[in-house]
Amino acid sequence: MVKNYADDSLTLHTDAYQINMIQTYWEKGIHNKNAVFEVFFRKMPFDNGYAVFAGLERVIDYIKNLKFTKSDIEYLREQGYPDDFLDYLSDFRFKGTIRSFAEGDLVFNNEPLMQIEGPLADCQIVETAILNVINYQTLIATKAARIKSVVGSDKLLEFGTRRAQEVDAALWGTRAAYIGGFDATSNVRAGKKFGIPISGTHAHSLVQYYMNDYEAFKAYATTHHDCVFLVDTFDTLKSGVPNAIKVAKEMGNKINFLGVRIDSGDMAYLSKRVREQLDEAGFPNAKIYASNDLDEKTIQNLKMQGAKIEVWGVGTKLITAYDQPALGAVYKMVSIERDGKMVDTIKLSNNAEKVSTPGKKQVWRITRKSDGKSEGDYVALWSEDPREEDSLYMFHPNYTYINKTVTDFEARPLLKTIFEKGKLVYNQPKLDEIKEYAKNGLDSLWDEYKRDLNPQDYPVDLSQECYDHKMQIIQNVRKYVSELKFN
Ligand SMILES: Nc1ncnc2c1ncn2[C@@H]1O[C@H](COP(=O)(O)OP(=O)(O)OP(=O)(O)O)[C@@H](O)[C@H]1O
Ligand SMILES: O=P(O)(O)OC[C@H]1O[C@H](OP(=O)(O)OP(=O)(O)O)[C@H](O)[C@@H]1O
Ligand SMILES: O=C(O)c1cccnc1
Repeated sequence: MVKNYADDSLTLHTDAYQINMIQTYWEKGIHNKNAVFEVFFRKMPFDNGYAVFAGLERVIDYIKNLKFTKSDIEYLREQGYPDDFLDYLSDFRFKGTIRSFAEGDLVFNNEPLMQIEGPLADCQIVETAILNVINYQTLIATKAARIKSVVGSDKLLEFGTRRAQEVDAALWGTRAAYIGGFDATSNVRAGKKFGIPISGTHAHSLVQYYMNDYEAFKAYATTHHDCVFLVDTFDTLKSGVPNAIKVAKEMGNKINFLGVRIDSGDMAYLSKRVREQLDEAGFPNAKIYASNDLDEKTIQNLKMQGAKIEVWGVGTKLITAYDQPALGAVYKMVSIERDGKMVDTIKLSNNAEKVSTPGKKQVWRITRKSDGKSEGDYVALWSEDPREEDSLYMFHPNYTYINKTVTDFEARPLLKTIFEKGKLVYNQPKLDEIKEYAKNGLDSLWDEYKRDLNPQDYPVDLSQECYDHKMQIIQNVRKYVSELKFN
């Protein structure tokens, strides 16, 4: 049976190993050592050329409310954690600094999306929840943007709640989909909470109740002004559409006949015939809605076939990120205080792409002054400022022969301060502003990075200083390992 607590919180929404490590840090007296962690993902989701950052709103809310409640502490006591450690946790408040991309920003692999700096314990406790939120919401916003990229000016409705991985995913996934380019959602609670426009037609059950299209549509039309009739329950062309037309004609101005929805069958063929039927009946403005396991591939294909669909309802394949269920963002320590000084740290791997980049960094978006188009992202150590340079040498961090020198550029820092030593200092834009911001970001990205199949790799380059620093640390670690002796 589920236990409900009046003071339930997300603070224990973390992995047990975080609490265990914090206990170690606390008992060893190192929990307040200054640390820097960064969040990044290694591979572009859906092999897309860009990703759309989302999740910050929920992270802000989580951090603001981060404290161990009475029942959290009691639960941890039952698990055997010692009283003095629990006293420390009872007084815990997040005291760190968080820097992050803004929601709606385009983001790319191998660049820090968020940076968490502060007492080691504070940085550690938030890892799991931050990754949980950012991984999912960024994935869904990106999938939504991919779908948006193929529909042009058609409308996109989010229909995923019933198929989502549970309640929170449906709710926050809807918000992410809206940021990525969807126009409305069927989820009423998402409408209430976030102000996303809600939209809906009706289900087959309405028609099944009446056992005929005409009576069902008539019943709906006499109880609603805006009407979209679902026409495929029995026979789209022979019954659904003719009955929708009949009801629309009978009701005249009493209803706003928005269109009909097709949910099965060959949607290219059907939509063309349905369009003819609606036009011939004098309803050229009634739109054809379609749903049924749609995603960017089926939509693109249907458009290629000349389908006459103008409103697309997308559920399962969007909300579950069907073709790539995880973004894979990770949270790595890049710097730690030792003997009063910050020491940059690395995680090595035989796979070059898995080697982390040490040091606290800033991401700079480099654009051409002439037309505002992006040249790439430039990941530099915190102490550097490319705005002071006349030219920038940008090179691929693994294939250094891929390089260019950029002049007449603008450099915009992308990690903005959200929390400063525990205090919220960021004004989160409104959801519609975030959506618009994402759209503008995509408009200024080259088409080569936007195509949905085999896009060009967007350059995410390290500054020379950052690169040299990484190489030096790799050498230091290698030397340390080679000199180890066990007897
Ligand atoms: N003309 C088309 N070209 C490409 N894909 C299509 C076309 N028409 C429909 N689809 C897609 O094909 C998939 C399966 O359609 P299918 O006709 O098998 O299912 P269905 O019509 O729902 O079947 P059922 O009638 O049993 O419900 C769906 O994802 C649908 O979006
Ligand atoms: O296919 P998706 O992209 O996931 O979109 C959501 C689906 O949910 C509904 O079907 P469902 O069979 O659940 O209910 P219905 O009786 O209203 O058709 C709707 O008709 C869509 O087909
Ligand atoms: O409004 C609709 O047509 C709808 C809503 C949720 C799922 N499928 C369809």
